[in-house]
Amino acid sequence: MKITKDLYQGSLTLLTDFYQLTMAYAYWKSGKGEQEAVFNLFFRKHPFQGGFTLAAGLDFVIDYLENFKFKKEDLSYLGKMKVKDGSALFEQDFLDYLENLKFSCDIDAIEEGTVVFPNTPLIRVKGTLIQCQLLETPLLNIINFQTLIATKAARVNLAAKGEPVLEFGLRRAQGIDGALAASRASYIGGCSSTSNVMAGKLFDIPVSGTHAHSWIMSFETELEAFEAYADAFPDQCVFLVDTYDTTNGVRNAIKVGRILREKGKEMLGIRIDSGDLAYFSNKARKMLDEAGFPDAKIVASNDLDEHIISSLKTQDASIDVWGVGTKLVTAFDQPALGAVYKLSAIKTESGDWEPKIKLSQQSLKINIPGAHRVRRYFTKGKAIADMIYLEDQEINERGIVIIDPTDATRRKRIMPAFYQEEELLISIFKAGKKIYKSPDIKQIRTRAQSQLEAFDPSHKRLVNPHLYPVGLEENLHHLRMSLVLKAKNFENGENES
Ligand SMILES: Nc1ncnc2c1ncn2[C@@H]1O[C@H](COP(=O)(O)OP(=O)(O)OP(=O)(O)O)[C@@H](O)[C@H]1O
Ligand SMILES: O=P(O)(O)OC[C@H]1O[C@H](OP(=O)(O)OP(=O)(O)O)[C@H](O)[C@@H]1O
Ligand SMILES: O=C(O)c1cccnc1
Ligand SMILES: [Mg+2]
Repeated sequence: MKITKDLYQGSLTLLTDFYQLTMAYAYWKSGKGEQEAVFNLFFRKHPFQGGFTLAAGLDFVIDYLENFKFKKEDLSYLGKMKVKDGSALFEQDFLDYLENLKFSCDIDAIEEGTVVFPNTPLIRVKGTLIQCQLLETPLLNIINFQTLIATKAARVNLAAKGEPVLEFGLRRAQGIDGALAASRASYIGGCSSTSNVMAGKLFDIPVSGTHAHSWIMSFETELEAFEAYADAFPDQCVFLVDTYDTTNGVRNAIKVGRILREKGKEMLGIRIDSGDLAYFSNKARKMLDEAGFPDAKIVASNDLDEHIISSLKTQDASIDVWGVGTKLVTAFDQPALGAVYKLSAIKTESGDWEPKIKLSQQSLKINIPGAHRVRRYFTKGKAIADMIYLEDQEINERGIVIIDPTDATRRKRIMPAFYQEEELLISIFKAGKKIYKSPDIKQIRTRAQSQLEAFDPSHKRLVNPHLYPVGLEENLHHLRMSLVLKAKNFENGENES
């Protein structure tokens, strides 16, 4: 992918919060800039009150990191920033340091199209404090949005039960970049195509579409409009039947379908974009079948989401293809995922890694210290639990206990010897060098589908899903508890625990 080069003039390095740059300067000034740290990117709660999340955006992150470089224009902009007394905010030596800064972190990440759960590091960054810090905002920006939309798309596609979902969101998406990223994430989440032609070109996504009411309205009659469309595209006719009167629209579609047949062509179907979609799709199905068009597909659109699709399914609507725009690409009912990026370990002067804890009144917000790996256990192809563990921890194959990070009373015993396992965090960059070969987008989409199949339907229910077990390996749990207690004593200046 070449998003950074093609769309953003080669560099997105200033696409960060100002405070990342002021901290970078202060780290540099205090001599801590080259100290190494580990940061984790993770979310705390599934979006849409769901029971799963689908990871997406890693390829954008890789593209961003491969182009990580402060350009001359970036530095000249920073060089002009002033403090109150009119002197430069950043010393020239620091700007020179930034000019020579080469991305050199280790990046481990969970691959796109993987089903993921709260508190699991989706991306782990190991590197100098300055570099780790500068990456916080862009990584969150990319992963939060694409993961959110891929998840929404997966929900919409689950509701459609394997029937094609066409993504129609461009006109309502959050700007240009939001639209492009949403089209990509929607495809990963299971959509069949996008209406966004640029997304098709940039990301190699199938492009498809029908026609608008304006096409029909530009002719004297609906019949003439259908005939003219059939002349232009005899092999791809999906007639929009609801401009004036849906029932009559279906009649006109059948008339033109017959004309096409005389020429050895077959209409593909009709689209209904308003009214009661259950009633009209059933009525249209009956008319099409009786007229000898049992293979003509019925496409439905109009503010659809996973809940309306589910409802239409329970009403036995005769809909074969779903066109979904606004509510998918804007993640209408939950506009942000809320993933965060937190420091979890730092290298001391003696060269040892020191795990770090941040306290919070909300136990949900206390981070998980250390550098981690994530392992998923399977039995007969079904995922049964995920374990987060310290990267240098030996796993006892005869039996382990994993402990819920938000409720230590929830525990699960696992006998690894009886299960298959998959290491989820994969090495992507080593010392700044990419060592991972990105799969193409079709492979990512296929991975998403097989990942979703590996989870019990109870975790994928749209409403009140069953909680999938994700736990800390015992030693990691104990490390976290001991650091919390230590930090609390230290803060209070006394020894109560
Ligand atoms: N049978 C149904 N069951 C549940 N929801 C439905 C059903 N039929 C349509 N809907 C949904 O109800 C909503 C209808 O919205 P609205 O009243 O704005 O549309 P409309 O008036 O039919 O169409 P438009 O305004 O585009 O002409 C849409 O979100 C649509 O997807
Ligand atoms: O409903 P969405 O999921 O966003 O899907 C895209 C919508 O965009 C088009 O019409 P548009 O909404 O522009 O006009 P309309 O409401 O008059 O049909 C299309 O007919 C769909 O209704
Ligand atoms: O091709 C379509 O039918 C389409 C495209 C964008 C928005 N609504 C519908
Ligand atoms: Mg509309």
